[in-house]
Amino acid sequence: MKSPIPDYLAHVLEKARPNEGGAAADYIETLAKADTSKMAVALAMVDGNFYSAGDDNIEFSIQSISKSFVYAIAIEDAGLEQVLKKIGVEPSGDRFNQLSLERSTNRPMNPMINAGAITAHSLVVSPTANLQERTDRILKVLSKLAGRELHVDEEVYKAELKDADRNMAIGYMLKATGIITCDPREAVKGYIRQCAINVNVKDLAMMSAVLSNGGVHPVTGEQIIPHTSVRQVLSVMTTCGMYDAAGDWVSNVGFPAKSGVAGAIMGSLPGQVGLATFSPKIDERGNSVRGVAMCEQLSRDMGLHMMDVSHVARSTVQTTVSTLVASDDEKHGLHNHNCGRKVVIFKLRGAVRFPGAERLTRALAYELGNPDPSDPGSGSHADACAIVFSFREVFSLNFIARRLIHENITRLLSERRVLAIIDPTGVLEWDRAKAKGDRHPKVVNDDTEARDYIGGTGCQAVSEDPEW
Ligand SMILES: NC(=O)CC[C@H](N)C(=O)O
Repeated sequence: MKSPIPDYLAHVLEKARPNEGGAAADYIETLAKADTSKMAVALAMVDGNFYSAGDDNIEFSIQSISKSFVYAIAIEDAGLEQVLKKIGVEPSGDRFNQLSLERSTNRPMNPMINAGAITAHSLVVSPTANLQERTDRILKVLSKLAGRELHVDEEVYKAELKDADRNMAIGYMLKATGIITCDPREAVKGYIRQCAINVNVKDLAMMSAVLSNGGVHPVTGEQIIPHTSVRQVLSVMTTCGMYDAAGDWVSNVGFPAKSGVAGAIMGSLPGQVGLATFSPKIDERGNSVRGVAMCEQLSRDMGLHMMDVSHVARSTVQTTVSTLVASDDEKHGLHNHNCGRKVVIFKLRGAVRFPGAERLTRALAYELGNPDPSDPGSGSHADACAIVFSFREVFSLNFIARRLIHENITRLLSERRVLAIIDPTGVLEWDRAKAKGDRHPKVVNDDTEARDYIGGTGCQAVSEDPEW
């Protein structure tokens, strides 16, 4: 079976594509020349599994999205207390490049606008470090987060430096008020270099998944950002990450996010997923027009709004797969479902949301899909005669989990497989009248009924395992 998730992401892209609003950032020459037809979206689960669609290998400069990570590095290098003395955490309601400081303290309002980001940059390594040392440190951390070596795009760097008057003005303002103590030109140059680091949507989704995963890299298992810094960064992204659109963003989309003027948006839902979108045309606030549309859609469809408390998780989700060999299939005469001799059982447990349903989907696609020659474990049950889903220990399914599982069921049935679902409390809500197509699974109350059903189809299962 092929996972429906990439198809869904491709659908999200196509839905946003007709939106021709906005324009590529024009104050940085290289960005003004961007191919505005390019679009991509990527999703990284907190266990490192990945999905993407569109131009997912196209590289672009990270721009302001770097601010989230450099803030985390500044906290690590200077300590949170020192960072809070220099940079506030209040949404400014101003444009990202506003020359503004908090009245009472002279601090930049937050680390997501340029004034705060230049200050955060100046705290990386130490206030006396030079540009090279800070850039190396930032590149090293960002590369670790992305899981590959990242580089500065020198063309973007030079183009932005050529017209950096506004950022230079911000640098001098910070120096004059004593917020930064180093040479303001160095701080601004370093900040512009950090913004010119190239990434693609897959990098950003993975970097964001590290935040979603409490600072631990989903693939390497390394704690790259301390847990407490992650909370700080995600909080500030929530209130300030989309600049003067922050309020709209939180109410419509509802997950911490950061945008950049090259057209990317990175979003991070704590404990669940990291995601990224790319489309170069931005609105007057500096946020990608199609990116905002895609994030709104993803949030709605996948139930990603963090303030949505309709489902409270009671326990974790586990998927287990066991294989049974059907008995005596000759005697029972297997018929017409392309049957091999196997019955494969997938169990779910707990309050299942998108990540739980995704795990099931992944296991189905992996176990029952076509074998991939480079991965000997894949497709090992592609010849399964019958499938059992056991939801006996499922407390609840949220709407996206249910929808994804329904889609999996439809796909399995279209492959002419026999499907029994043990669902004594009815969490699946399979409605024959509303289901796509005319094939249906057999929904049963316990494993005896499931065995009887499967046996009746000629694909008899015998199991030593008392519990399905
Ligand atoms: N919003 C952004 O991405 C701005 C970053 C850009 N380098 C600037 O300082 O203007």
